[in-house]
Amino acid sequence: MASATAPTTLSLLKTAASTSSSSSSSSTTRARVSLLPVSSAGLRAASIGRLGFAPADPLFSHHVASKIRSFGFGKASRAVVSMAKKSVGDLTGADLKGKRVFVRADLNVPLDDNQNITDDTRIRAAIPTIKHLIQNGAKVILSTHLGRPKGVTPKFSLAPLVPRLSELLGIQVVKADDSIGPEVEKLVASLPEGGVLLLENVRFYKEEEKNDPEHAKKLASLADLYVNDAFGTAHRAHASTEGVTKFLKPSVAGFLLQKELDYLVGAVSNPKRPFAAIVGGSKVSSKIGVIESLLEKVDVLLLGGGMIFTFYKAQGLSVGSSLVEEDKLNLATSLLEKAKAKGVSLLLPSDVVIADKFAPDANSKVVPASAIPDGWMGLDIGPESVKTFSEALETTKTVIWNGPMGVFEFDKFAVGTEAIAKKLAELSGKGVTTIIGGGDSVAAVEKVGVADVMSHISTGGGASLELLEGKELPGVLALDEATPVAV
Ligand SMILES: Nc1ncnc2c1ncn2[C@@H]1O[C@H](COP(=O)(O)OP(=O)(O)OP(=O)(O)O)[C@@H](O)[C@H]1O
Ligand SMILES: O=C(O)[C@H](O)COP(=O)(O)O
Repeated sequence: MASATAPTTLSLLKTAASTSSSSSSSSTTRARVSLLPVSSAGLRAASIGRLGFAPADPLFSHHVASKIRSFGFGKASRAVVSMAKKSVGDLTGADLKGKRVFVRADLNVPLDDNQNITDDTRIRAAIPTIKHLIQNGAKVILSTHLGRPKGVTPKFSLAPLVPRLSELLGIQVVKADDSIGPEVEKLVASLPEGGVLLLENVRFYKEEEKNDPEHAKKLASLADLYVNDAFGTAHRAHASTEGVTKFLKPSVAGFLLQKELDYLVGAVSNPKRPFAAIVGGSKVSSKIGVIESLLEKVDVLLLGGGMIFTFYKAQGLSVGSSLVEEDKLNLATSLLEKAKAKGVSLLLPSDVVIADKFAPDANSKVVPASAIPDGWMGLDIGPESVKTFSEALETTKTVIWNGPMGVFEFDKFAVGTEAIAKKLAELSGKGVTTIIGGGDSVAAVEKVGVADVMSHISTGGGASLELLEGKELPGVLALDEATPVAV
């Protein structure tokens, strides 16, 4: 019964992609973007060339920051302008020289048992904003969390970050042993123009995550103005990401934060078409919001990872002992129906790599998606699916990827994920905008060694997911709006 059902299931899922609205949507956007005020030079450079927008594109960064509330293009351009966020690039040298600037970054990097940084991506990503500030004579008070400490925890001290930060900035960064209090105040007072003081882990105080207003006031009292560049933590309303903005004016976005918004909101809301999304990962329940949101925008949706078995089961296929969320079967069916109704070409893998146990040394074989025997579990997409997915991506102009295609941590089941990473690298080389949504997909892309060729690799896991779901990020909403320009 299962094998007889498979072709029907798959052909049902391959509904024709509708791209008819694409040209009108992009021309509308160009007209609208040209109404917006000129903004930060750094972001202009980031947008041009990589996203390949039209001549008015230098203005895009302002625009997309505003889209955080209004995912989609239904609102009047005047409203769009009024919600744009102010950028650090909008501040002049006079605004910065000699000023104490509180910079919230996300330097939550992985450390090994010897406290060595194993991936410095987030530190490198924070450098442009800090350099811009020190080059303009500001005194930078740098703040971040590391891990999820409960109170003061030596293994979560920021001391291991100082050498790499100093090396990348070309100056000796001073570290405080606390994030508030008289000792910190003394260090701030002795900070020279162009100097950087790294505060100790902000999460050593429970008041940070509680967004305690008194605590936020203490942090804010250290500085004259605020820059939020912590995209990875922008989905948290904490004292150093949200609370401080009530006490520091101006409160503006850093270059990294805006670049993330440019891609994850801008390129996704206003994509060059055809626009494809690849969604994987373990469970459909953790990606419902993303899938539903993307179904409103994409022409092609490719699903992989553990979540596909819930879709298969919902279609009456046997899935062996693969991961299935029994309580999400109806949801899977309704997502498939929604895709069909919207004319989105939704593809599920036609073959899978199955294993006799969840282990790196499991026995494995490739079977049609409709023929998973009892006692076996699907841990990767199969070669036929890789081919079909690659073909479906061939003509796209924008691709966003969130979540691995299989258990990529085990080499034997990393083939599908790595093949997709390589395909995206190839497309990127041909000018396709490729956006990797954070977390495990980024790890997979890095493992294959193709991170550098992608258009954008997000530094935020949870934050990028929430943004793709169309949620508001409190760390962004709290920032000052750009000066509106009459339209
Ligand atoms: N077929 C599968 N069966 C079980 N687990 C799977 C399967 N395919 C992928 N996974 C697991 O899913 C996990 C990632 O799922 P998760 O939903 O957390 O994605 P994610 O971390 O949100 O992805 P990203 O961070 O890229 O957005 C990986 O650890 C991977 O091993
Ligand atoms: O690693 C992350 O996703 C960010 O640094 C946020 O960390 P959190 O999930 O502990 O808030």
